[in-house]
Amino acid sequence: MTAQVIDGKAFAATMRGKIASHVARLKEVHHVTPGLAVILVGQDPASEVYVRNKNKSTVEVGMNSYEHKLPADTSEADLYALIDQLNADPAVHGILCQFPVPDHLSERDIVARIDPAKDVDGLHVLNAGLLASGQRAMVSCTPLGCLMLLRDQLGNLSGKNAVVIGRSNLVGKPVAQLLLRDSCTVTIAHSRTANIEEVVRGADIVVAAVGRAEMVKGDWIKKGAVVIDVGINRIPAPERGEGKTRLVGDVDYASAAEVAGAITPVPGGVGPMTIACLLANTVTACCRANGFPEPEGLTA
Ligand SMILES: Nc1nc2c(c(=O)[nH]1)N[C@@H](CN(C=O)c1ccc(C(=O)N[C@@H](CCC(=O)O)C(=O)O)cc1)CN2
Repeated sequence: MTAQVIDGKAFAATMRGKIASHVARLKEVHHVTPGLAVILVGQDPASEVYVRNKNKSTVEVGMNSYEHKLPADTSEADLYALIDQLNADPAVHGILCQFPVPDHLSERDIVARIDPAKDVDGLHVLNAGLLASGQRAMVSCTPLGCLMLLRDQLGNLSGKNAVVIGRSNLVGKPVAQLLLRDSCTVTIAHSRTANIEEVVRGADIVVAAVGRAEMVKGDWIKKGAVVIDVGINRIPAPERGEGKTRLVGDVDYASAAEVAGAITPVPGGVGPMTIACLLANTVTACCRANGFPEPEGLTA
């Protein structure tokens, strides 16, 4: 079997088109433009690229983008003053601080400072708790992207055996909650899971979010399973020339694609969905803040 390749890049582009239509309607009917504020502390090169892409995509779908680039030695007090100002600004419907942040700052405390209604990363404990208790929440972007790709691939997820590899607050836990909400039977596997290969072999759906390059091998995968690879790992690629690197996921793509029914590539799978879902969450936050109906097809 050669797996169908799940094209996250194309799916994300279609989503951005729907978001742009929704934004145009909000402007025309309600004279409201959704606004997203992105904070970057320091000069991590990858983060600079992600923030640039977030800004560009936000503007392309017709929303307002507010970019705040702060020096690496920004104090906690100054960062919180900015967050407080954005929390109070009615033109800003979504706020996020790009991670990682410099060591003297705490990601957990930064997220806690953001108004949960504007927490378009879905990381605030209130949003995590709402999601876990099956209530309306802001849902983290990468998990939301995984869910959308799975629903598109399989339709109804009810009754499927899903194994999520990884237990991070950013991906593993919220993905598991979303799959549970869609009536999957969910197992969360992690570094201490005994016989992890056997556990994964029982899965109709595998979500790999463990942060270890090509850890999940083809012989771990059940024939016909849908494999969602969240990992983005840069590894040496001497075959491309001295000092060159390439991106791989947490799944050994070549061997898994021989067994799986469908699989996301890296790059071009889950990654592009993260930014599309961020835009979707900003529209959702804007609609909720103004008492407008929930945007169809953009929420979990
Ligand atoms: N506050 C947040 N910080 C971070 C998040 C997040 O969701 N919120 N996630 C990542 C970075 N990230 C978005 O912020 C992100 C990562 C990867 C991609 C993406 O499209 N990846 C491409 C490959 C890109 C490349 O060539 O390097 C792909 O997979 O196709 C988008 C967004 C950490 N920080």
